[in-house]
Amino acid sequence: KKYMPEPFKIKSVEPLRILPREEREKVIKEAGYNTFLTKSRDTYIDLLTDSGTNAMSDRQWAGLMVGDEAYAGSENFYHLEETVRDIFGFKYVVPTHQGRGAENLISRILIKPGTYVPGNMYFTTTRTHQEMNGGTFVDVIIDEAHEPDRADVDFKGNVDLDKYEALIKKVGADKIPYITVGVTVNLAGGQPVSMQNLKDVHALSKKYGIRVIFDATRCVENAYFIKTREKGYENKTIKEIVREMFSYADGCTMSGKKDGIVNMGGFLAMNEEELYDAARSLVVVFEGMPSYGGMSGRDMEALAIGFQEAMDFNYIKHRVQQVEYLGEKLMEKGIPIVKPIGGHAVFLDARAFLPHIPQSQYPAQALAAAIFVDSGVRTMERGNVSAGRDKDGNEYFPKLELVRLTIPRRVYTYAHMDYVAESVINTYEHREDVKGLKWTYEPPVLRFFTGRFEPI
Ligand SMILES: CC1=C(O)/C(=C\N=C(/Cc2ccccc2)C(=O)O)C(COP(=O)(O)O)=CN1
Repeated sequence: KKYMPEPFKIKSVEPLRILPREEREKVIKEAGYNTFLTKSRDTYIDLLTDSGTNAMSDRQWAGLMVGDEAYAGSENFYHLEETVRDIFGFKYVVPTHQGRGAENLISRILIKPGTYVPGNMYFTTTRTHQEMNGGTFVDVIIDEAHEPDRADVDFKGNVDLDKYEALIKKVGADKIPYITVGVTVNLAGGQPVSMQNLKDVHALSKKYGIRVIFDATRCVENAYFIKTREKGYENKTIKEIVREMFSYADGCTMSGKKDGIVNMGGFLAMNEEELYDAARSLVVVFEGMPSYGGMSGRDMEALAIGFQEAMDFNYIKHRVQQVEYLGEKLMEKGIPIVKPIGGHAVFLDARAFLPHIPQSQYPAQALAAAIFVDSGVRTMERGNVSAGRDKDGNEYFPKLELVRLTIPRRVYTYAHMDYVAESVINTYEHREDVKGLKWTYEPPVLRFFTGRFEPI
């Protein structure tokens, strides 16, 4: 199988070092077996996240030089605004410092206590903002999304229209301020939503007068999967597909730190004027003027350029195929991963990888720590620890107990992927040596960021 060679050449490098194994063992112990608490300097290949860790292009770096740092009406804001209008088609844009900034605004504006927000699987920060404003998140993703090994399902991110309509009938459309549709669905394994499903969700939502808000964080990857997997889109450009996708939404929250290919930035975009007015006044409280929203002028410029570059088919083909390359190397060795392989990461099925560790002893957390010790490759737990506890303090014990190998955009080469694969395979061959974990410190909120563990 041919994999797209890197459509870029390297102009500057950040030298990396590989600690000796005994050093790595010390590092993970001091970090309480939590990769979030390890240091970048102790990490060889950093697959913790693709958020904000992407490599900007020379044009983006040049864009920093034309940062218009005016407090009001920055030139770069107008460049970002016209770029969002051109690519996504929304009338209004409110910049925010990152995705959470946009989630905070829209949750505070639209979610009232006692309302329900359906969505295709939860995301940690999105659900937290919904719950903090008195809303209840309701998962309406198709059942298959919760099964790790479903290579036969091309669009695992799809909304189950029956689940969605059943919720509407149960609680009433007036109790649903909007449905949030993640394109792609991060915690299902970077799984896309089909154009047909976006169309159907929009139609059903309009039938009941419910807004559709996309979580647009990895929307370019979603467009790539529509182009390569959905009938009728093979000859459309990425830009045409993105534009059509967003024609089925009333607005979106965007973390620019992923498909926007920048290190910091985001926005809230919408078509409704009154939503825009509410966002413009609230943004002043949390992010700053509506024309900079927690971003410097130079960052808005880099974000505008980043989205323009993301529309290039060779860029996104390489990006997704590099993830596929790593996933297929692991599949060849029978290592259990989420299938189909997602757009931004390979997700290890830690439950199948470590069947001797019960979910109450956090197998995904233990596996991420074991891989770090084996190779200095840093990954992220996306399982029982990340799912946290419900209002009654019970753990969710999600069906998906995963370790995410998240590939930053334009940062690593295929040779790095070979090294990562070798480490995962080696850890798999010695998997019975991996021990379960117990808390030594469990934080009350978003416990995965700062929680600490020790082996049982
Ligand atoms: C689908 C989706 C995301 O993936 C996302 C951020 N992802 C992140 C960053 C992250 C956030 C929270 C816990 C662990 C890691 C990722 O590592 O995957 C945000 C928030 O955006 P933000 O980070 O810019 O505030 C909104 N939606």
